[in-house]
Amino acid sequence: MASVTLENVSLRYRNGTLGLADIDLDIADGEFIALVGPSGSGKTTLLRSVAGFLTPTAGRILIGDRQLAGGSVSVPPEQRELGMVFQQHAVWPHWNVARNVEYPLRRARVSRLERQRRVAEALELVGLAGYERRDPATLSGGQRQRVALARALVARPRVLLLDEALSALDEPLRDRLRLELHTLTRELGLTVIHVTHDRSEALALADRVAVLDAGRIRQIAAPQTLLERPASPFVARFLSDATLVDGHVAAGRFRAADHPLALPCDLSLPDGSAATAAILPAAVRIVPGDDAVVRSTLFTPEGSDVVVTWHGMTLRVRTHGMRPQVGDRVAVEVGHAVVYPHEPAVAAELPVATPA
Ligand SMILES: Nc1ncnc2c1ncn2[C@@H]1O[C@H](COP(=O)(O)OP(=O)(O)OP(=O)(O)O)[C@@H](O)[C@H]1O
Repeated sequence: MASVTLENVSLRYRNGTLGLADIDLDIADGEFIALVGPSGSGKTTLLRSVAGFLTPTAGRILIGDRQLAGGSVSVPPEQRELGMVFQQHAVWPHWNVARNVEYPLRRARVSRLERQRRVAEALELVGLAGYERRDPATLSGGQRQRVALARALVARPRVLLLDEALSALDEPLRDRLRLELHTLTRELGLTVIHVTHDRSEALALADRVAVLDAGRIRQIAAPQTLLERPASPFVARFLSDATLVDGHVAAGRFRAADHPLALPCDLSLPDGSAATAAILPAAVRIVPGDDAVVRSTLFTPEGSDVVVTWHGMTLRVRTHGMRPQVGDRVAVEVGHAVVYPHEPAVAAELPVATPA
Protein backbone atom coordinates (compact mmCIF):
# COMPACT_ATOMS: atom_id res chain seq x y z
CA MET A 1 0.00 0.00 0.00
CA ALA A 2 1.35 3.42 -0.95
CA SER A 3 -1.25 5.69 0.52
CA VAL A 4 0.12 8.90 2.05
CA THR A 5 -1.36 10.26 5.26
CA LEU A 6 -0.71 13.54 7.01
CA GLU A 7 -2.30 13.79 10.43
CA ASN A 8 -2.50 17.22 12.05
CA VAL A 9 0.81 18.23 10.52
CA SER A 10 2.14 21.65 11.45
CA LEU A 11 5.54 23.08 10.68
CA ARG A 12 7.00 26.26 12.06
CA TYR A 13 10.32 27.46 10.66
CA ARG A 14 13.07 28.54 13.05
CA ASN A 15 12.39 32.21 12.35
CA GLY A 16 8.79 31.73 13.55
CA THR A 17 7.12 31.58 10.12
CA LEU A 18 4.25 29.11 10.03
CA GLY A 19 4.84 26.87 6.99
CA LEU A 20 2.02 24.37 7.59
CA ALA A 21 -0.93 24.59 9.98
CA ASP A 22 -2.90 21.49 11.02
CA ILE A 23 -2.79 19.67 7.71
CA ASP A 24 -4.96 16.56 7.49
CA LEU A 25 -4.56 14.84 4.16
CA ASP A 26 -5.36 11.30 3.04
CA ILE A 27 -3.99 10.37 -0.36
CA ALA A 28 -5.17 7.00 -1.64
CA ASP A 29 -2.89 4.35 -3.11
CA GLY A 30 -2.37 5.24 -6.78
CA GLU A 31 -3.99 8.66 -6.49
CA PHE A 32 -2.62 11.73 -8.34
CA ILE A 33 -2.86 14.82 -6.13
CA ALA A 34 -1.89 18.33 -7.21
CA LEU A 35 -1.05 21.07 -4.72
CA VAL A 36 -1.80 24.63 -5.80
CA GLY A 37 -1.98 27.94 -3.98
CA PRO A 38 -0.53 31.44 -4.02
CA SER A 39 3.18 31.99 -3.53
CA GLY A 40 4.11 31.25 0.08
CA SER A 41 1.01 29.14 0.76
CA GLY A 42 3.04 26.08 1.86
CA LYS A 43 3.12 23.81 -1.21
CA THR A 44 6.87 23.23 -1.15
CA THR A 45 6.88 22.94 2.63
CA LEU A 46 4.30 20.16 2.43
CA LEU A 47 6.17 18.31 -0.30
CA ARG A 48 9.53 18.62 1.45
CA SER A 49 7.97 17.37 4.69
CA VAL A 50 6.76 14.23 2.92
CA ALA A 51 10.19 13.87 1.28
CA GLY A 52 11.92 14.10 4.65
CA PHE A 53 13.95 17.28 4.03
CA LEU A 54 11.85 19.07 6.64
CA THR A 55 10.61 17.75 9.98
CA PRO A 56 7.10 18.73 11.10
CA THR A 57 6.84 20.48 14.44
CA ALA A 58 3.66 18.52 15.19
CA GLY A 59 1.63 15.68 13.71
CA ARG A 60 2.50 12.49 11.84
CA ILE A 61 3.29 11.51 8.25
CA LEU A 62 2.77 7.94 7.05
CA ILE A 63 3.21 6.01 3.82
CA GLY A 64 0.88 3.05 4.00
CA ASP A 65 1.13 1.89 7.60
CA ARG A 66 4.71 3.04 8.00
CA GLN A 67 5.26 6.18 10.04
CA LEU A 68 7.91 8.42 8.48
CA ALA A 69 7.72 11.44 10.75
CA GLY A 70 6.17 12.39 14.07
CA GLY A 71 7.08 12.05 17.71
CA SER A 72 10.58 10.63 17.93
CA VAL A 73 10.40 9.13 14.40
CA SER A 74 12.19 10.80 11.49
CA VAL A 75 13.04 8.46 8.62
CA PRO A 76 15.78 9.95 6.39
CA PRO A 77 14.75 10.87 2.81
CA GLU A 78 16.67 8.01 1.14
CA GLN A 79 14.82 5.44 3.24
CA ARG A 80 11.33 6.71 2.42
CA GLU A 81 10.93 4.80 -0.87
CA LEU A 82 10.09 8.01 -2.72
CA GLY A 83 11.07 9.37 -6.11
CA MET A 84 11.46 13.13 -6.60
CA VAL A 85 11.69 15.39 -9.62
CA PHE A 86 12.48 19.09 -9.26
CA GLN A 87 12.05 21.98 -11.66
CA GLN A 88 15.62 22.01 -12.94
CA HIS A 89 19.28 21.42 -12.11
CA ALA A 90 18.22 17.87 -11.38
CA VAL A 91 20.71 16.17 -13.70
CA TRP A 92 24.42 16.17 -12.81
CA PRO A 93 26.22 17.57 -15.86
CA HIS A 94 29.53 15.72 -15.31
CA TRP A 95 27.91 12.26 -15.37
CA ASN A 96 26.48 10.53 -18.41
CA VAL A 97 22.80 9.61 -18.52
CA ALA A 98 23.25 6.05 -17.20
CA ARG A 99 25.35 7.27 -14.27
CA ASN A 100 22.74 9.87 -13.41
CA VAL A 101 19.88 7.40 -13.56
CA GLU A 102 21.62 4.63 -11.61
CA TYR A 103 22.55 6.90 -8.70
CA PRO A 104 19.78 5.71 -6.32
CA LEU A 105 20.68 2.08 -7.11
CA ARG A 106 24.36 2.65 -6.34
CA ARG A 107 23.38 4.15 -3.01
CA ALA A 108 21.29 1.07 -2.35
CA ARG A 109 24.31 -1.12 -3.31
CA VAL A 110 22.50 -2.87 -6.15
CA SER A 111 24.82 -5.05 -8.27
CA ARG A 112 26.25 -3.71 -11.54
CA LEU A 113 24.33 -6.07 -13.80
CA GLU A 114 21.06 -5.40 -12.05
CA ARG A 115 21.78 -1.65 -12.26
CA GLN A 116 22.31 -1.87 -16.02
CA ARG A 117 19.08 -3.77 -16.46
CA ARG A 118 17.06 -1.37 -14.32
CA VAL A 119 18.58 1.75 -15.95
CA ALA A 120 17.69 0.43 -19.41
CA GLU A 121 14.18 -0.33 -18.18
CA ALA A 122 13.74 3.18 -16.67
CA LEU A 123 15.08 4.89 -19.80
CA GLU A 124 12.71 2.84 -21.91
CA LEU A 125 9.81 3.96 -19.68
CA VAL A 126 10.56 7.64 -20.27
CA GLY A 127 11.20 7.24 -24.01
CA LEU A 128 15.00 7.48 -23.87
CA ALA A 129 15.97 3.88 -24.67
CA GLY A 130 19.61 3.70 -25.76
CA TYR A 131 20.61 7.10 -24.26
CA GLU A 132 22.86 5.55 -21.57
CA ARG A 133 26.18 7.00 -22.82
CA ARG A 134 24.88 10.46 -23.71
CA ASP A 135 26.38 13.53 -22.06
CA PRO A 136 23.53 15.60 -20.47
CA ALA A 137 24.91 18.73 -22.17
CA THR A 138 23.89 17.23 -25.52
CA LEU A 139 20.27 16.75 -24.46
CA SER A 140 17.29 19.09 -24.84
CA GLY A 141 15.57 20.51 -21.73
CA GLY A 142 12.75 18.01 -22.14
CA GLN A 143 15.15 15.08 -22.47
CA ARG A 144 17.04 16.18 -19.35
CA GLN A 145 13.76 16.32 -17.43
CA ARG A 146 13.02 12.78 -18.68
CA VAL A 147 16.40 11.67 -17.32
CA ALA A 148 15.43 13.16 -13.95
CA LEU A 149 12.15 11.26 -14.14
CA ALA A 150 13.95 8.01 -15.01
CA ARG A 151 16.19 8.51 -11.96
CA ALA A 152 13.13 9.10 -9.79
CA LEU A 153 11.54 5.89 -11.09
CA VAL A 154 14.55 3.57 -11.23
CA ALA A 155 14.36 2.52 -7.60
CA ARG A 156 10.66 1.67 -8.06
CA PRO A 157 9.38 4.18 -5.53
CA ARG A 158 6.03 3.84 -3.85
CA VAL A 159 5.31 7.54 -4.18
CA LEU A 160 6.45 10.12 -6.74
CA LEU A 161 6.92 13.74 -5.63
CA LEU A 162 7.02 16.39 -8.35
CA ASP A 163 8.09 19.94 -7.48
CA GLU A 164 7.28 22.18 -10.45
CA ALA A 165 8.78 19.35 -12.51
CA LEU A 166 7.47 20.68 -15.82
CA SER A 167 7.60 24.40 -15.12
CA ALA A 168 10.94 25.13 -16.76
CA LEU A 169 9.86 23.62 -20.08
CA ASP A 170 8.37 25.58 -22.95
CA GLU A 171 5.10 24.71 -24.64
CA PRO A 172 4.39 22.53 -26.61
CA LEU A 173 7.05 20.25 -25.11
CA ARG A 174 5.62 20.84 -21.68
CA ASP A 175 2.21 19.79 -22.86
CA ARG A 176 3.59 16.59 -24.35
CA LEU A 177 5.58 15.69 -21.25
CA ARG A 178 2.54 16.45 -19.09
CA LEU A 179 0.56 13.89 -21.06
CA GLU A 180 3.37 11.33 -20.95
CA LEU A 181 3.79 11.81 -17.22
CA HIS A 182 0.12 11.23 -16.67
CA THR A 183 0.01 8.08 -18.80
CA LEU A 184 3.20 6.69 -17.28
CA THR A 185 2.27 7.26 -13.63
CA ARG A 186 -1.22 5.81 -14.23
CA GLU A 187 0.25 2.74 -15.91
CA LEU A 188 2.66 2.21 -13.03
CA GLY A 189 -0.13 2.79 -10.48
CA LEU A 190 2.06 5.35 -8.68
CA THR A 191 0.81 7.65 -5.96
CA VAL A 192 1.82 11.16 -7.06
CA ILE A 193 2.01 14.52 -5.27
CA HIS A 194 2.55 17.27 -7.81
CA VAL A 195 3.28 20.86 -6.79
CA THR A 196 2.57 23.37 -9.50
CA HIS A 197 1.78 27.07 -9.87
CA ASP A 198 -0.08 26.25 -13.08
CA ARG A 199 -3.76 25.94 -12.24
CA SER A 200 -4.81 24.40 -15.54
CA GLU A 201 -2.01 21.84 -15.30
CA ALA A 202 -3.22 20.85 -11.82
CA LEU A 203 -6.82 20.56 -12.97
CA ALA A 204 -5.81 18.62 -16.09
CA LEU A 205 -3.61 16.04 -14.36
CA ALA A 206 -4.89 15.38 -10.90
CA ASP A 207 -7.59 13.12 -9.51
CA ARG A 208 -7.94 15.69 -6.73
CA VAL A 209 -6.49 19.17 -6.32
CA ALA A 210 -5.65 20.64 -2.91
CA VAL A 211 -5.82 24.44 -2.71
CA LEU A 212 -3.47 25.79 -0.06
CA ASP A 213 -3.41 29.19 1.56
CA ALA A 214 -1.37 30.35 4.56
CA GLY A 215 -0.23 26.79 5.35
CA ARG A 216 -3.77 25.35 5.34
CA ILE A 217 -5.75 23.28 2.87
CA ARG A 218 -8.73 25.46 1.95
CA GLN A 219 -10.36 22.82 -0.24
CA ILE A 220 -9.46 19.46 -1.68
CA ALA A 221 -11.71 17.97 -4.33
CA ALA A 222 -11.94 16.63 -7.87
CA PRO A 223 -11.28 19.30 -10.53
CA GLN A 224 -14.91 19.50 -11.65
CA THR A 225 -16.14 19.99 -8.07
CA LEU A 226 -13.57 22.72 -7.41
CA LEU A 227 -14.70 24.64 -10.47
CA GLU A 228 -18.43 24.17 -9.93
CA ARG A 229 -18.62 24.33 -6.15
CA PRO A 230 -15.66 26.29 -4.79
CA ALA A 231 -15.83 26.09 -0.99
CA SER A 232 -15.00 29.74 -0.42
CA PRO A 233 -14.61 33.06 -2.23
CA PHE A 234 -10.85 32.52 -1.98
CA VAL A 235 -10.97 29.23 -3.91
CA ALA A 236 -13.37 30.68 -6.50
CA ARG A 237 -11.07 33.62 -7.03
CA PHE A 238 -7.83 31.64 -7.04
CA LEU A 239 -8.91 28.81 -9.35
CA SER A 240 -11.49 30.40 -11.59
CA ASP A 241 -10.72 34.14 -11.58
CA ALA A 242 -14.14 34.75 -10.08
CA THR A 243 -15.13 38.35 -9.46
CA LEU A 244 -15.98 38.79 -5.76
CA VAL A 245 -18.78 41.17 -4.92
CA ASP A 246 -19.88 42.33 -1.48
CA GLY A 247 -23.56 42.70 -0.70
CA HIS A 248 -26.36 41.26 1.39
CA VAL A 249 -29.12 38.70 1.23
CA ALA A 250 -32.78 39.78 1.09
CA ALA A 251 -35.91 37.78 0.21
CA GLY A 252 -33.97 34.85 -1.27
CA ARG A 253 -31.81 37.13 -3.45
CA PHE A 254 -28.26 38.42 -3.27
CA ARG A 255 -28.09 42.17 -3.74
CA ALA A 256 -24.77 43.83 -4.45
CA ALA A 257 -23.91 46.90 -2.40
CA ASP A 258 -24.57 50.14 -4.35
CA HIS A 259 -24.96 48.27 -7.61
CA PRO A 260 -27.91 47.05 -9.71
CA LEU A 261 -26.71 43.41 -9.57
CA ALA A 262 -29.28 41.11 -7.93
CA LEU A 263 -29.31 37.32 -8.24
CA PRO A 264 -31.26 34.37 -6.91
CA CYS A 265 -29.48 32.90 -3.91
CA ASP A 266 -30.16 29.60 -2.21
CA LEU A 267 -28.04 30.40 0.83
CA SER A 268 -30.34 30.33 3.86
CA LEU A 269 -29.32 33.44 5.79
CA PRO A 270 -31.53 35.89 7.64
CA ASP A 271 -32.59 38.90 5.55
CA GLY A 272 -29.99 41.63 5.69
CA SER A 273 -27.03 39.28 6.32
CA ALA A 274 -23.80 40.40 4.71
CA ALA A 275 -22.68 38.06 1.91
CA THR A 276 -20.03 37.75 -0.78
CA ALA A 277 -20.94 36.56 -4.27
CA ALA A 278 -18.35 34.87 -6.49
CA ILE A 279 -19.22 35.39 -10.15
CA LEU A 280 -17.45 32.86 -12.34
CA PRO A 281 -16.33 34.26 -15.72
CA ALA A 282 -18.23 31.50 -17.55
CA ALA A 283 -21.48 32.56 -15.84
CA VAL A 284 -21.44 36.00 -17.48
CA ARG A 285 -22.68 36.75 -21.01
CA ILE A 286 -21.93 39.80 -23.08
CA VAL A 287 -25.05 41.00 -24.90
CA PRO A 288 -25.93 44.07 -26.94
CA GLY A 289 -26.36 47.14 -24.79
CA ASP A 290 -24.41 50.09 -23.45
CA ASP A 291 -24.10 50.07 -19.67
CA ALA A 292 -20.71 48.25 -19.60
CA VAL A 293 -17.39 48.97 -21.33
CA VAL A 294 -14.81 46.42 -22.50
CA ARG A 295 -11.45 47.15 -20.85
CA SER A 296 -9.34 44.26 -22.13
CA THR A 297 -9.70 41.10 -24.15
CA LEU A 298 -7.31 38.17 -24.35
CA PHE A 299 -7.85 35.53 -26.99
CA THR A 300 -7.41 31.88 -25.96
CA PRO A 301 -8.28 28.70 -27.89
CA GLU A 302 -11.16 28.10 -25.43
CA GLY A 303 -12.65 31.59 -25.89
CA SER A 304 -11.77 35.16 -24.96
CA ASP A 305 -10.97 36.37 -21.45
CA VAL A 306 -12.67 39.73 -21.27
CA VAL A 307 -12.65 42.37 -18.55
CA VAL A 308 -15.51 44.86 -18.48
CA THR A 309 -16.46 47.67 -16.15
CA TRP A 310 -20.13 47.64 -15.31
CA HIS A 311 -21.52 50.43 -13.16
CA GLY A 312 -18.09 50.76 -11.61
CA MET A 313 -17.63 47.01 -11.04
CA THR A 314 -14.70 45.27 -12.73
CA LEU A 315 -16.01 41.95 -14.00
CA ARG A 316 -14.20 39.06 -15.71
CA VAL A 317 -16.07 37.33 -18.51
CA ARG A 318 -15.31 34.24 -20.60
CA THR A 319 -16.87 34.60 -24.07
CA HIS A 320 -17.16 32.13 -26.90
CA GLY A 321 -17.34 32.98 -30.55
CA MET A 322 -17.24 36.74 -30.86
CA ARG A 323 -14.24 38.67 -29.56
CA PRO A 324 -15.21 42.11 -28.32
CA GLN A 325 -12.88 45.03 -28.89
CA VAL A 326 -11.41 47.24 -26.18
CA GLY A 327 -13.69 50.28 -25.77
CA ASP A 328 -16.86 48.49 -27.06
CA ARG A 329 -20.01 49.41 -25.18
CA VAL A 330 -21.94 46.28 -24.22
CA ALA A 331 -24.33 44.93 -21.62
CA VAL A 332 -23.73 41.93 -19.37
CA GLU A 333 -26.02 39.23 -18.05
CA VAL A 334 -24.93 37.39 -14.93
CA GLY A 335 -26.46 33.91 -15.00
CA HIS A 336 -25.68 32.89 -11.46
CA ALA A 337 -23.14 33.31 -8.69
CA VAL A 338 -21.96 31.25 -5.77
CA VAL A 339 -22.95 33.16 -2.62
CA TYR A 340 -21.13 32.82 0.70
CA PRO A 341 -21.68 34.34 4.12
CA HIS A 342 -19.43 37.39 4.30
CA GLU A 343 -15.90 36.54 5.48
CA PRO A 344 -14.11 39.67 6.59
CA ALA A 345 -10.71 37.93 6.56
CA VAL A 346 -11.09 36.87 2.91
CA ALA A 347 -12.45 40.23 1.92
CA ALA A 348 -9.39 41.87 3.44
CA GLU A 349 -6.97 39.55 1.63
CA LEU A 350 -8.50 39.71 -1.82
CA PRO A 351 -9.41 42.66 -3.96
CA VAL A 352 -13.21 42.60 -4.11
CA ALA A 353 -14.94 44.28 -7.04
CA THR A 354 -16.40 47.08 -4.99
CA PRO A 355 -18.64 49.35 -7.02
CA ALA A 356 -17.28 52.87 -7.32
N1 LIG B 1 13.68 28.14 5.13
C1 LIG B 1 12.66 28.91 5.50
N2 LIG B 1 12.74 29.67 6.61
C2 LIG B 1 11.71 30.44 7.01
N3 LIG B 1 10.53 30.53 6.37
C3 LIG B 1 10.39 29.81 5.24
C4 LIG B 1 11.44 28.97 4.75
N4 LIG B 1 11.01 28.37 3.61
C5 LIG B 1 9.75 28.81 3.41
N5 LIG B 1 9.38 29.69 4.38
C6 LIG B 1 8.07 30.37 4.52
O1 LIG B 1 7.08 29.37 4.69
C7 LIG B 1 5.89 29.74 3.98
C8 LIG B 1 5.55 28.65 2.96
O2 LIG B 1 6.58 28.62 1.98
P1 LIG B 1 6.60 27.59 0.77
O3 LIG B 1 7.93 27.69 0.11
O4 LIG B 1 6.18 26.26 1.26
O5 LIG B 1 5.45 28.19 -0.17
P2 LIG B 1 5.06 27.79 -1.66
O6 LIG B 1 3.56 27.69 -1.66
O7 LIG B 1 5.82 26.61 -2.11
O8 LIG B 1 5.50 29.10 -2.45
P3 LIG B 1 6.03 29.30 -3.95
O9 LIG B 1 4.82 29.06 -4.85
O10 LIG B 1 6.45 30.74 -3.97
O11 LIG B 1 7.13 28.33 -4.17
C9 LIG B 1 6.17 31.10 3.36
O12 LIG B 1 5.67 32.07 4.22
C10 LIG B 1 7.68 31.15 3.29
O13 LIG B 1 8.13 32.48 3.36
